[in-house]
Amino acid sequence: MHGTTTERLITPARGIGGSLRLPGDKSISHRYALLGAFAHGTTKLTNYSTGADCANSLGCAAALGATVTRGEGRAVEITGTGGAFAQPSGHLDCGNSGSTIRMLSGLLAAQTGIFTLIGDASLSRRPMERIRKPLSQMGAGITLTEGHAPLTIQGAPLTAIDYTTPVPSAQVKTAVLFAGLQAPGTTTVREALRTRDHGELALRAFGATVDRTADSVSIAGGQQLQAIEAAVPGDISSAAFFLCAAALFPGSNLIFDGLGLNPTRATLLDVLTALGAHIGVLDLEDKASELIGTVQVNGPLNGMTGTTISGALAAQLIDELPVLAAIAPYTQHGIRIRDAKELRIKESDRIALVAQNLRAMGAEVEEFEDGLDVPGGQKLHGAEIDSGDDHRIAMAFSIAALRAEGETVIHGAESASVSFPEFYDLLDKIAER
Ligand SMILES: O=C(O)C1=C[C@@H](OP(=O)(O)O)[C@@H](O)[C@H](O)C1
Ligand SMILES: C=C(OP(=O)(O)O)C(=O)O
Repeated sequence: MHGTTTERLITPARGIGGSLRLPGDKSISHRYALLGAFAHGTTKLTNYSTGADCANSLGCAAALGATVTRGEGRAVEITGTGGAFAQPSGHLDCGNSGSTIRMLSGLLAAQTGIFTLIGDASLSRRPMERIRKPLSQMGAGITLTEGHAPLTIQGAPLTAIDYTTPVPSAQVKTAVLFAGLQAPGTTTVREALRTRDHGELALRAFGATVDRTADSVSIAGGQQLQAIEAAVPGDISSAAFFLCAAALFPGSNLIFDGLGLNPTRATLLDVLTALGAHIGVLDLEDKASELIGTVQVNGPLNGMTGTTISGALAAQLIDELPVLAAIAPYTQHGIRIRDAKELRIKESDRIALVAQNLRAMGAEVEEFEDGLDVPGGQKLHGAEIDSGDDHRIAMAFSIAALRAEGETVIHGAESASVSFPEFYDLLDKIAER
């Protein structure tokens, strides 16, 4: 096992039911925090993500001179620096958060000063060349440590670029747009597969003009950002665990209010529908260009069928693939995942850990460089799960455990708090035992 500290015992459930309103989306919270720190005026957010990752973005914002106040519940106020960050007194600690280190680098690329960004052991293994390359092409001085964090940024006057991302990554796209905001001329980012568009929408919410085509996003440099007031939509990637749990039990009934339903993030709803779950979406509203609504899911009466996830779907579902793979043995025909080699360089090697943990539960699974084949019609038993201190692995196997025979122990269970500290409490609430 990895350097695990807490264990959680998950017992099988008889069904899933209830009604939930989840904390704010992690991707949107990061962007609002970072742009709030950069903008003029005081940004007032409600339903900010409760995860440790988004707290790291706020910590960096404060270290860079923004005033950050956490209010009641999930409220956060950020008084921005008006486009000029202060030199921090120490390193900027991004913890476990790839989003923080990569997107913040885009903002820092044009700032006066030298900034060192560090992270935990997992983040320090993840590739940073993907941001060094475009940001140094724009003129920033960036040094990495053998391709990884710690990374040091010497801000410089930037030039606009036209950049095609070599791998689908919303973090890289957003980092280049954040730098482009500070570069005279027009910066364009092109992507072969469309990734989540929260960066573009957040820039617009803060008052910037952002132009889009089907496969590109452009921003003109020199635009000033103005503070916003916004409620962060509930996190659909957190809801994914419970949506999948509901899909496991015929007749389950689970409702989410205030859930983020941005089309670049809601693909799981289509996949679960294709697998046989009944999903209804109600009360759709547009909040700062982000869609929010009520989602009701009922488990399929005859169980889930099976599917293949590849290409654009794999990119859109990147954070949901571990839980989809973990429930795949319970489908009739299995789930095949391809074009997802990015999973190997997340908080852990998610392909390897999913395969290892499915096998520990008695499942047959075939591992590929860019995915997995998980046959359907399998019965799992409880097991010792190695989360690799990766939040999405800990949560994915807590869901698989609900239909296993016997008890499952999740090692490194506390890693869930990276994105979803309430996960185990809410799981207890909705699992009928
Ligand atoms: O832009 C974002 O908010 C994110 C993009 C994805 O990462 P990549 O950009 O590395 O694909 C995703 O896995 C991560 O959880 C959040
Ligand atoms: C990969 C993830 O996040 P990040 O890249 O921000 O660490 C995730 O939340 O699954």
